[in-house]
Amino acid sequence: MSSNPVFPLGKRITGRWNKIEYTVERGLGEGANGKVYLVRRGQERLAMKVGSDTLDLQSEVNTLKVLSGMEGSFRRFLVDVDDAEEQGQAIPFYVMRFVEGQQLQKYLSLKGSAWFPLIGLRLLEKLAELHRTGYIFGDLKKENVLVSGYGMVELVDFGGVTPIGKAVKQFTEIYDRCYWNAGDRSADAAYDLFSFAVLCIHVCGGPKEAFSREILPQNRSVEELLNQAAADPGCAEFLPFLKKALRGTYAGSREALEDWRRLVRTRKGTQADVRPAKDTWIKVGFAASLLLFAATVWYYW
Ligand SMILES: Nc1ncnc2c1ncn2[C@@H]1O[C@H](COP(=O)(O)OP(=O)(O)OP(=O)(O)O)[C@@H](O)[C@H]1O
Repeated sequence: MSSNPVFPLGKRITGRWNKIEYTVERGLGEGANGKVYLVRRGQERLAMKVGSDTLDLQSEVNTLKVLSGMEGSFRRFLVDVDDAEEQGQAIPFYVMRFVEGQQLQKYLSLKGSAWFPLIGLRLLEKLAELHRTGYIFGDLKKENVLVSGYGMVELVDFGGVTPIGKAVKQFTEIYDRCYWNAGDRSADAAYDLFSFAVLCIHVCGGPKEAFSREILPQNRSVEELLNQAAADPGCAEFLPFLKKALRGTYAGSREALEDWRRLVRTRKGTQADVRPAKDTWIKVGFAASLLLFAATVWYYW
């Protein structure tokens, strides 16, 4: 990993070529390929990714340019590409839309795991949208899923996005089909669905042994993943879906999405679990009408 420069809060960065000025507000996250900052351009809040590995950053920019030019939710995602100058050195960066929200695991720990079926649905919708355009996401993992409001989902980190049929170059081992001896790394919808299934097992229920220790290559298999899922009651309702996604038997993401949608619809208690606000409003409404009644009685007495 190459070392990324650290920009302090309030730092002003002016692009060498496009001359646009940004002010750093705070760090948003850091990974192997760069550091991401929340920046301001005038009144607009944007996200700036800075990395010293020009090749990696360039490949992300190329993908983002393609997605930004297409219709759909990734349209105009990429905002600017430039270099900053630090002590005579050029530091490449690109600027993209700022995605509000919390990382998936944090969102679930704050709001409760009952939100996961809805989040999974929105995530599958995003993947299906990407697949329709001829790309897969490639590096799907919990850190790359940001959730806001009532389970609204956005994907970040487009370093793994790959045209269907090409080899996936950026991936994370435990989400990778090849790591689990379940297929190759050629980009197809099933590759993302596999990672989606691993993500489900990872975030539902309690911590899983398979993700916290080094597993010998000969022990990595779909069956091992399914055993982990079967042993956790938090995963039980997803098992039929997980079997198909891990074994690669879905014809495509639309079929997987329909299956998941059925699962969400038939789920017991979904409405009550996911929409506490509705109950709260009924209670508030009832209390308000009691108060109004009491006030009316008092006035006419
Ligand atoms: N557009 C954005 N809006 C808000 N936050 C973002 C945005 N892009 C990235 N982040 C945050 O920054 C973190 C790191 O960004 P990113 O995943 O792109 O870095 P990376 O170096 O490619 O990471 P990795 O090593 O996981 O591949 C993300 O997990 C996310 O929390």
